[in-house]
Amino acid sequence: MTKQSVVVPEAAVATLPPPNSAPLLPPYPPPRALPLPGVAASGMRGKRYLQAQMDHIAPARGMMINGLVESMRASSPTHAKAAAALAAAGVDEERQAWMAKHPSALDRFDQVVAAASKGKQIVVFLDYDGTLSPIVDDPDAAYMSDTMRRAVRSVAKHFPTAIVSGRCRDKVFEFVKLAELYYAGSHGMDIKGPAKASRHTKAKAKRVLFQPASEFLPMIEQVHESLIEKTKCVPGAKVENNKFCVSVHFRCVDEKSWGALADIVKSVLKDYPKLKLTQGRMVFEVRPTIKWDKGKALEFLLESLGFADCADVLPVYIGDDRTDEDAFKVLRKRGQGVGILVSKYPKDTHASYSLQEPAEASRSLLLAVCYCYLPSTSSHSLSPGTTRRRPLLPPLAAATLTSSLSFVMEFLLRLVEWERLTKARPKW
Ligand SMILES: O=P(O)(O)OC[C@H]1O[C@H](O[C@H]2O[C@H](CO)[C@@H](O)[C@H](O)[C@H]2O)[C@H](O)[C@@H](O)[C@@H]1O
Repeated sequence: MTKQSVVVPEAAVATLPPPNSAPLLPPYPPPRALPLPGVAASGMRGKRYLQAQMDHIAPARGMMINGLVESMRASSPTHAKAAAALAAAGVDEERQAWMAKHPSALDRFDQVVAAASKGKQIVVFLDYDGTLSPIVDDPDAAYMSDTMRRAVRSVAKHFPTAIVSGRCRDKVFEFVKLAELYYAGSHGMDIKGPAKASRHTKAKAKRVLFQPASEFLPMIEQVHESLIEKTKCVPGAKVENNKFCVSVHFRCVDEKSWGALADIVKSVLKDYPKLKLTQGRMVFEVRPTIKWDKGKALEFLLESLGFADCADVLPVYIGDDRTDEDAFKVLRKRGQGVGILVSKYPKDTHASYSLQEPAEASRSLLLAVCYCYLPSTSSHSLSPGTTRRRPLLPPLAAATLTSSLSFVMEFLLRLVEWERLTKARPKW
């Protein structure tokens, strides 16, 4: 593993537009079914431009682009499409077979924490988008709920905790806002530890700032500019600068234009052999070719925490995306730790367990658990053997929880409860 801790000055603060001036950027996401730029005004300009882009790149098209578009389709099936596909494929059996291979981390909670019950230190790794925040059209609006923040804060009080995201580290910090965590942004290419040492870290733990791709910064900046310029003709495309990588979002792009967008991205990348293209959920990720990913980031963080080559650690990694597979693979290879995939649908994964969207029938159970009772910090005995308990989440917040994220939260709260009970148990 290359060690190359580099301190890069914080990015300059963006200048705010003067009051009452027009917004610098058009609203995002744009309205659906937006006509191509120029079409309404001049009849064909936008369409011709898009066609020209496609023609220009025509020789580079073919199987590779077709494959890319197929992979774009697979990157985030819509509910309806996925449901239809599953229905056509004899879902129940397939789902059952998949669940047998990747059982629910909640149903098998005891199994998940079994190694920790034998004294191993749990270290928690959490992906951000789709794991802690819901997937939404506008990447700038992927907020984390306060209840989820409280759950993550609770987890971090008990275990060393890291957020591992494809986003720029500063941006993910703005969403999460918890200073006590470790953050690995840009798919692990920008890692920073908390300013204050935590009580969990081992004596041999190191202060962390690690940016193994810093030499790529100017190149990423150039590609970002170029992608912004060249994708302007594709309505709904959004380019996001993630510091050491660039995301090109196609969630709001009409499927008919996906091929054109893929062409554009590939044509830009032709001039940058040191950059590679990977894919996440309805997003292209442009990143340096260095051998660094979320899996390497996980190993680096374990080492920084003082758990290199340690048998007494249990890393728990929760993520929903293709890029999280690198971390799941590392856990499998080490034969140590637990990978948990957040997914509504069966999909190929190296994770051992899964967390899924609750069926309607299980919602009441879920609410009951989210309104779970944990020993109060100021608990006092009511009578011998009983403790006053307080709800960890207010009932209203618990009632607003939906989707697979509530299962993530439930899992996190169970971890906290398990740790508290384990610690409270008398040691003979
Ligand atoms: O590793 P992650 O924290 O999961 O980051 C991966 C990408 O997440 C974001 O995009 C995804 O979430 C968006 C907001 O919900 C959604 O609009 C998009 O379709 C998803 O791909 C983020 O914007 C990307 O930069 C990250 O690379």
